Order: sequence, then C-alpha cells, then structure tokens
Amino acid sequence: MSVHIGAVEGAVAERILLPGDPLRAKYIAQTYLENPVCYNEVRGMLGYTGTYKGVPVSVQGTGMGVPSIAIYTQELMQSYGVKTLIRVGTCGAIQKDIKVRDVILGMSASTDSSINRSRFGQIDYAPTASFDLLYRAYQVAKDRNAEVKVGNVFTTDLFYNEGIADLEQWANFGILALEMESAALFTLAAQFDAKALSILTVSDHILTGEATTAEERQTTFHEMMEIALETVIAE
Ligand SMILES: O=P(O)(O)O[C@H]1O[C@H](CO)[C@@H](O)[C@H]1O
Ligand SMILES: O=c1cc[nH]c(=O)[nH]1
Repeated sequence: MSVHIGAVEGAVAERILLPGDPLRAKYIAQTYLENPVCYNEVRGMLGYTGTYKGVPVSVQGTGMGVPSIAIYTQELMQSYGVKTLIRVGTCGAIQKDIKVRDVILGMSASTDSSINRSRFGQIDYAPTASFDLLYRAYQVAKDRNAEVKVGNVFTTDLFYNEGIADLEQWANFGILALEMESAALFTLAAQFDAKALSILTVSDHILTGEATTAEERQTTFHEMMEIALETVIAE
C-alpha cells in the first residue's frame, strides 16, 4: 500500500491508463478489460486491473491538476513498479482547425504550473512524451484511419482562466489545447525512468464555446481509449 493507493503489492500492472475522472477509469475497465478487479477506492480514486488482449493492464483515476496526478503517478511508479503510463484525458482546443471530439497526441507539455520551478529553479525544463509511445500511438491511429493531431499541449493550473491567460499568444506559439496534468506526468516519468504519453480528446472548444456533457466525457471518447489500449499493450 502507498499513502493514497490501497492496492496490495502486485495488484497494479506495469502498463496503465490514467484518466483524470475516476468514473472514466471504471468505464474503461468495465468496457474493455477482461476480469477487471478494483484495487483502489481510497478517496474514491478508482483503480482497476484486468487484461486487454491477454496483457495485464491497469486503469487509475488521477484527479484534476498537477498536484493530484503527481501524487498518483509517483506512488504508482515508486511503490508499484509501473513502467508505461498513458493519460487518457480531455482538453479544451485553442486552434481553429481542431474540432470537438478530435484526438490529440501530446508530444510535449508547456505549463504555467510552478511545480517545475520548485524543482529546477531558473531552468525551463521541457516536459516531453516518450517517443516510443508517441510513435506507436500515431501508427495505431493511422492503422485505424483515425485522424490525430500531434503537438504541444498546455498544462494549466487554472481551469477558469478568463482575463488571466493569454490564449491568443499560446495559440500563436503552436499550443493545440489546454489540459491540467501532462507536464507533471512527463516530468515524473522521466525521473522514474518510465515511459509516458498523453492522449487527449477535445471535450470543448475554447474559441467557439462548443462543449460536451459530463456523461459524454465519462463514457464516449472511445477512439482515445482504444488507441491508448492498443498502444500500451504494444510496449
Ligand atoms: O478529463 P480529465 O482527464 O480530468 O482532463 C481534463 O479535465 C479536467 C478539467 O475539467 C482536468 O483534469 C483536465 O486536464
Ligand atoms: O483542462 C481543461 C480540460 C477541458 N477543457 C478545458 O478548457 N480545460
């Protein structure tokens, strides 16, 4: 057991999907995994292990934001030996040519979070996904004829950022979408010599105001879930 995860040793697979929403974790486990067993209910942050096409795979909710995902991913790698981590999250698009429900592979994650400034002082570290996972996910998407966008996402501490964030500047510098966890995931995976990637579905468009419902975010982003599962078992 670790501080925030109640699983016994060996109960978590080396390969894991990480949605922010614990009910998305439950949905993925019950929809895609064979014989899913719930290994964690501490704080309602559900975690399951089962098999996907015969390969042991876990799926663990991480909660929202950098501090929350940092706790879960560090404990998963440090206490349970997790080695391959794919975030399956939602994001808000800030580019005109990206639509609601599009899938984004996060290659890198810029951030306004202070967490890496605490770690690295004046150095601007560049949180980067695993090339192996990114390449594999891109191939999986192409084989399925799924269009994916690949690029730099923005991990923000502020979900409600009206009047604070300069979205136009971020868009002009190539940011595809905003979310709240990838920079921490990529940084910690590097520290623990693990591989990480973020696969995101656009749940809302920040420029147009188009949005999906909580129910849709929980249960309908199948393209992202299936690309992630096919990628994680190939590692
Ligand atoms: O849908 P998830 O994976 O939680 O991701 C996004 O949704 C939450 C905000 O609504 C943040 O966690 C953000 O990163
Ligand atoms: O972090 C997020 C997630 C979805 N939509 C947003 O605008 N921000």
